[in-house]
Amino acid sequence: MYLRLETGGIDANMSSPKMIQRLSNVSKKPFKVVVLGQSGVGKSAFTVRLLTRRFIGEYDPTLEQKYVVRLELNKDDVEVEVLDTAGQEEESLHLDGNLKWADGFILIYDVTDRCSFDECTRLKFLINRAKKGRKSSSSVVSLLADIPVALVGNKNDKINERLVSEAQGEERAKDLNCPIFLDTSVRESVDSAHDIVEQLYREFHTRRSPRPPQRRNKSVEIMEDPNTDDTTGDKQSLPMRIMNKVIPVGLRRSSSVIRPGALPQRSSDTIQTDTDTDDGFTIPMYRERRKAVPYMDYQHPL
Ligand SMILES: Nc1nc2c(ncn2[C@@H]2O[C@H](COP(=O)(O)OP(=O)(O)OP(=O)(O)O)[C@@H](O)[C@H]2O)c(=O)[nH]1
Repeated sequence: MYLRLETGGIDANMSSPKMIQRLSNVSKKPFKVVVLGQSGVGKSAFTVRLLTRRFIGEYDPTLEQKYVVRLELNKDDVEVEVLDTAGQEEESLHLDGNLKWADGFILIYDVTDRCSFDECTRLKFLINRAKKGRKSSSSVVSLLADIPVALVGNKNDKINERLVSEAQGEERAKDLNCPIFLDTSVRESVDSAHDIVEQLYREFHTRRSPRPPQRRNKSVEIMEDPNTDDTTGDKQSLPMRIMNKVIPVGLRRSSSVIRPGALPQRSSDTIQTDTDTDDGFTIPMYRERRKAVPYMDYQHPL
């Protein structure tokens, strides 16, 4: 792609200034972003803003092109690879390959062009379909299926020509399950491209960071005691019925919180239905013959 920049006139195909390098020089693992959208929405303008903080005045028809730039994202010094796509046909988008490659997608539409807005819906559909295809063919895909997608409405400086409102854009982002949305003008805003990529980067890492250990909520079904006389017609309240049936197994018994006397005394009126947990604990359960009794206070270990 030949890009003549409005200010400075950096030719991206020529020897690189500090900000732009050709991919072959890259060695570190970068953050990889694919920019998609209908022709003319401002994908190259967005990409060049990100790379150089400048705006393109004129451009030649774009060929798909990859760039790499070092940026500060979320206070990290990150090498960002950007794929500025060209063409709208499914085959030319190489979504399968790009999905494998990408850490995040940016879908751009032009707020003065409804077609380009609807095109984002189609593109998101293609991304989802490519994800699903990969889901069945690889075990690594639980990660791939989680690639964040940002929706960007561009050219909002053309106030009188606007056909897609910001609210409609936001609504569409929700519908398409895009966690990031921005209504902007790449022409007017120096930082919007950077901000979008930064949010994408943050979202990418949030999705991949190890989740804090979760309270296990595996459930066990307490078998009804055959001695229980349930035919008397005594009604248990609904919460009691639930308590009676399902107990979270991961709750460890903590002697410090078991209040003496909290347990119902074992007598002919109670039935013990102890539950062995899978980590070697036994949770004593007592239940009156006709009425369930909350088993006791337990304290979660965390
Ligand atoms: N008014 C206005 N014009 C913009 C904005 N962003 C891009 N443009 C103009 O829109 C036209 C298309 O921009 P490009 O960046 O080449 O669009 P593209 O999506 O890369 O187009 P293709 O290369 O054909 O896929 C150019 O004339 C840009 O100057 C913007 O925010 N506001």
